Amino acid sequence: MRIDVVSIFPDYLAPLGLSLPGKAQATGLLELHVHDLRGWTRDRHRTVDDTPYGGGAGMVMKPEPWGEALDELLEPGVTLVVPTPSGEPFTQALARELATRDRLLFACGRYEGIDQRVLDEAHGRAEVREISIGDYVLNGGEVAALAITEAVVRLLPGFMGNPESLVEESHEDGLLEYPVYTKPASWRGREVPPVLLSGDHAAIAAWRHEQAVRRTAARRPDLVPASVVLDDVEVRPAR
Ligand SMILES: Oc1ccccc1-c1ccno1
Repeated sequence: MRIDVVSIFPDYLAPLGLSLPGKAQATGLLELHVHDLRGWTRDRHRTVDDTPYGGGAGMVMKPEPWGEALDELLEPGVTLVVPTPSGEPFTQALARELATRDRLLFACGRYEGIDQRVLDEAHGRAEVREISIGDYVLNGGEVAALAITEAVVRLLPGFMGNPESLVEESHEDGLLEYPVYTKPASWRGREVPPVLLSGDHAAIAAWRHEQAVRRTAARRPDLVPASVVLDDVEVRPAR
């Protein structure tokens, strides 16, 4: 997979050279290119924003630099990913979908956003996914690009040392992950659940599933499949 990121703060993406993405680049699984949007400006002040038509606070990112950046980078077969608070929710399912793409191009907006005409034009020639990583407001798309990249890249075949570890993660089966324990068996008077020391793999699997369902019902009732009924778990109604 090749990932390109365009930002006015390219150094923000430096962590992508570390840990998992860094390893993937070293093994050739990932090709990463970070670009400074100002490289596509034409004026001496390298202007990327201006006041919004219709008035209002803040600044809007000008279409010209983005248009030229996408002319160069949004080649056939590239999926444009635009982090935005108004995007579709980023989920593990969406991460799996994006992991099937050959190339991703992240457009990291700042200020009040990117001139809509840039996105409208891009829709006409590429797959464009406007994505939100949560219901809160950031100062720009860079943090979202980091999060989406990590969630996607770790799903690439050959990426994780042990692909088995991907199977039982939170959200992989639609549920939150069960609680985990390691040595020592007793810590500050707290014991590891005995079933985990029993060696009874069927009982361990059953306990882990029930714990995952209970945790999901308590913390994310919106994720609990309708088929699951738990008598003694307080399920707070989805807000
Ligand atoms: O709040 C933002 C500002 C710019 C780009 C993206 C975001 C955002 C917020 C949540 N997900 O993405």
